[in-house]
Amino acid sequence: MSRHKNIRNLDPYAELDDFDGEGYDDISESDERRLKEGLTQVRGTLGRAGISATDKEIEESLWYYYFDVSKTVNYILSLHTPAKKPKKRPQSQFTQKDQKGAPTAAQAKAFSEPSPDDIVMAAQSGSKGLNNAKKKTEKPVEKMEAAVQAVAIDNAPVKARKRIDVLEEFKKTKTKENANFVVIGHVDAGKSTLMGRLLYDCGVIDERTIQKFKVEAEKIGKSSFHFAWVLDQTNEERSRGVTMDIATNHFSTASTNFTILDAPGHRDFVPNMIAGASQADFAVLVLDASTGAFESGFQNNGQTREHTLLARAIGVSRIIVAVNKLDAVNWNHDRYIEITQQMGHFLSNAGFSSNSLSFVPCSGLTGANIVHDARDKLPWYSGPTLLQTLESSKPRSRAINSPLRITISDVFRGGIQNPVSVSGRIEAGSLQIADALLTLPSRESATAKDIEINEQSSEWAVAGHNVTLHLSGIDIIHLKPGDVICSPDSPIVPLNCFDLKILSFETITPMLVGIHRGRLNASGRVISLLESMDKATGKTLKKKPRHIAPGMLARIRVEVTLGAGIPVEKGNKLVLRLGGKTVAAGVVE
Ligand SMILES: Nc1nc2c(ncn2[C@@H]2O[C@H](COP(=O)(O)OP(=O)(O)OP(=O)(O)O)[C@@H](O)[C@H]2O)c(=O)[nH]1
Repeated sequence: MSRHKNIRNLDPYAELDDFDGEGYDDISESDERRLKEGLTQVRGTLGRAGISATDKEIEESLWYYYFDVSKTVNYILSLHTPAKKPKKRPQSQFTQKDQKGAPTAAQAKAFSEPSPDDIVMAAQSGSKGLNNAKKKTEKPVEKMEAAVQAVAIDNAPVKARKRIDVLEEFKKTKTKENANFVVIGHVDAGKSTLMGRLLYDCGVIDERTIQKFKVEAEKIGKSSFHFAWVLDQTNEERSRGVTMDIATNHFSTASTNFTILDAPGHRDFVPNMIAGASQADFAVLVLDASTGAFESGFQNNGQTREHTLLARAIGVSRIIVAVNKLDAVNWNHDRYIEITQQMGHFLSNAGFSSNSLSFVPCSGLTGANIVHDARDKLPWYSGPTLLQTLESSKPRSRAINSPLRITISDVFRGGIQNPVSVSGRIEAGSLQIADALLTLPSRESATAKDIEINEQSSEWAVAGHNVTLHLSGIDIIHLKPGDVICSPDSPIVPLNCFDLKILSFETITPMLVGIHRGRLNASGRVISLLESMDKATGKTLKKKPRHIAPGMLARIRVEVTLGAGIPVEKGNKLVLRLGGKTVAAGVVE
């Protein structure tokens, strides 16, 4: 099911498969629940309009529209109503419609986003729902469509633009640094536990919550996972004990606001790790020091290597290596030395300079050397704690003066006031409330109605900030994770075909590939191998080689095979994958 590539991806080509209607075997419990709830709601609404559709039809549409009941109803109505001249999309916001007497408030509510609250409220006030239902049975289908569309676009007046000189404001502010780091490493290295412990010791999570997680974890036989649960938020992640999507958490020190991007270790979820790493200033690589575990993570099919190489290829140049679970080897100094030597060698071969590497011995489970030092356990270590090391890692310089670029990592409805909201990192440029925006590849216009940084409303934001934007003047249907928001004055021109300078991980021939950039996933094809190059000098070794062997530097041409081009531009870093494996990483030329 294509929509779930972010948490389920595996093979990019399998992702293109349509829903097969054979049950929900490969979707998460929560999605399965949303699908069932959506089915009931859509069926109810269609029933009241006298339309019958198959379950499969409804489920496929719900899936496609991210469980959006209104869009699903709209789509199915369009399938089942006789063809008529397409109507102009209503431009006015819902309240204006109401004044004209078309849809009522009850109708708009009936078609709005089925948030968990809506679902609970609908269940709790069944009789109210029935009353509304009766009213709607009498409405013609056209009016229902209008009602659906009226809530699809938020055209509420946006606050007046304040003409803030954002760059000046930014210079004046003595705000803390913002640093994003991605946590990478082999499955079960203890990434989530380590970060849960960090949040707990920094006071972000209170004792009661940890105790609650402890009791709940014990109930399902996963007692040692309580710290990991701070980050692994879905039921499925908890019951499987595996991180699937990127968990984002924040904590602050006196100098820095940190955002943790906890990437999944399991090889099935590498695209999520790519999405995390592409937003990061630096990486924390977690190694399991216990006997045999470090070695298995480091082997060819372990994620220690793959994650590290990917992070490097995506542009992460600083890495903090947390040599974790030292409690499991009795805080053995020799084991620590053995691991740091092997990793140091590997990391410098992978292109990390020695001054951008730090090694920190620790144990996430016991909390040793995370926020508090552990001289009793680690008498042989006199270096900084993990937190001190994080604080001394400066974020990348910001491209504040460049044109605006925000890669969307999530699209959601921020409630009835904010029906279209997105979150993502500002990669370049700046913006302020009421700025005109352009979304790509849909080429739709929108306006920044509100900006939030770390869940606080803000008049402006600059490159490096992770923002939530509430948009107006755009239908949510035009947005998806991986899309780009830019300024209409200097937009990206989506590309169908581009040259990439790559580092190959597998043999490359003219072949199908999945193209990944952050949350962006597209299917493509390597259409020609332009040249292989010398890794040290960058000089051409061979023009038009027949194949490119693993570990080579090369220039290739890639074509997007589905859809209308992807929003990438010169200098963007992309990853190519095939059959669940990363085959190359490279830079658009
Ligand atoms: N002895 C010991 N066990 C640990 C430590 N940290 C984590 N563990 C255990 O290792 C297992 C995996 O921990 P997680 O934190 O879920 O590992 P992860 O790397 O986040 O796993 P994925 O998200 O699935 O990649 C759990 O049983 C933890 O309790 C540690 O410092 N010492």
